[in-house]
Amino acid sequence: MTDQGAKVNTRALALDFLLETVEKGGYSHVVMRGMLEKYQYLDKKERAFLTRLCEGTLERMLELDAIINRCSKVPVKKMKPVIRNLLRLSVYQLKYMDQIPDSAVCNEAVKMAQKKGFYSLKGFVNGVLRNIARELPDMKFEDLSIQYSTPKWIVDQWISEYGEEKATQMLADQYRDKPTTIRVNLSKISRDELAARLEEEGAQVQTVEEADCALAISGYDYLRALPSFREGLFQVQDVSSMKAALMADPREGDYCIDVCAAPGGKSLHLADLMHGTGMVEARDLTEYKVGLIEENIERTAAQNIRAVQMDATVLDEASVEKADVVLADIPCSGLGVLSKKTDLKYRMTQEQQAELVELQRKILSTVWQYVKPGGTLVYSTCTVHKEENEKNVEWFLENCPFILKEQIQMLPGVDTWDGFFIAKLERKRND
Ligand SMILES: C[S@@+](CC[C@H](N)C(=O)[O-])C[C@H]1O[C@@H](n2cnc3c(N)ncnc32)[C@H](O)[C@@H]1O
Repeated sequence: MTDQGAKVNTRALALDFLLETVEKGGYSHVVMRGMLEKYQYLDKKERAFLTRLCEGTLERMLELDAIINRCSKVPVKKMKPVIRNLLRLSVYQLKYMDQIPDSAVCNEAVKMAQKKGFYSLKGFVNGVLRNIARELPDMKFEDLSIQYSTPKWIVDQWISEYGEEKATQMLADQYRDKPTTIRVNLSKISRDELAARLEEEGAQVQTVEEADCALAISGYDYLRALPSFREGLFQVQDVSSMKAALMADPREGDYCIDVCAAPGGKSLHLADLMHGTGMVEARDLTEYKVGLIEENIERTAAQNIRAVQMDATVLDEASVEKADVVLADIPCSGLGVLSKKTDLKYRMTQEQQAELVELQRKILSTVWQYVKPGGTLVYSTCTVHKEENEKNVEWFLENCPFILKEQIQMLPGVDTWDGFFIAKLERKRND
């Protein structure tokens, strides 16, 4: 029988996904992409089940472990990797997938334990899961870190920076369903025209009031299956992130440098705002990243943008005082977009955050020099961590000849869109 003819066990695939990510350290989006490509022939419903089971189990992992630990004599940490991940994905189904009967979850898990060669642990798996199924309705956890399955250091940092009420809203936001938002390439098509095109192509479309270039879309299968995407009429982008180029507000004919540009979302937005005039130089560190920018330039056929490989920590003498606008949308801890990056919360550490602050300051202290006197520097991150945001701006203003024009911190769950920070700075005319 061919691979395609065989019935694929989606729960077995989900177990493989967890072993690859949680146990072997693979990036969840990479492992998921590989799996969906390999099993392209799964129908839409099976793909949706698989994606939800994998991502749901991963994003709720700390809570699932706490549930298992309450009902098992062997702690999760001491279990064999196959068994602990099998239990995790089974408990996820018991707690979060109401449409699957508890008995089916337990039976499937027992069969899978046996199939994976753990015949002697069948009874253990069955016993633990049946205990959990019984006790789950009354099980409660006070600890926010467990309730929202988010490492304690992040919970503590958010409470200390924003207070418990906002921190709780931010934690809960990870689990809120959000539409995909897109930025209309207004140089090519109006928002109303694109909305009509997308509806013809089978997507559901809603207008986003907050930005006149934004739409929210749902109900489509693949992005690349939409002709309007292939024609470069829009870019997937969160509304918060659209505000960076809007705040930079380039004029026609400006020269803009985006020092950390891949995959090019904000650079293309700058180019669009200049209606094909001027030039955006979209830089990034590696050839691979520059390739991603080039792909997007090609798809949108924008003429006033070029991609260049360059390290933002090294001064480019030729650019000194050449740019009207410099955009520094730099590497950060990403804690404003946890809902989009399932495993980031388990990977990020406070040590890495501190290293990132150093890198951010190194980049800022280099690239400000490209701004012409009177020109604009926009600094942005997709995190909510104050050291990387407001504190960096304070440090910058103490050390570099700029005036702060405007600064916003958007918080996930408190504001409508992704967590994002943007500061607009103007270079003094006489340093
Ligand atoms: C937040 S992402 C940029 C997202 C992009 N602005 C957009 O809107 O599509 C940060 C980027 O910084 C790049 N980067 C990291 N270190 C860099 C360096 N030393 N020089 C230039 N780019 C760097 C990363 O490769 C990554 O693509």
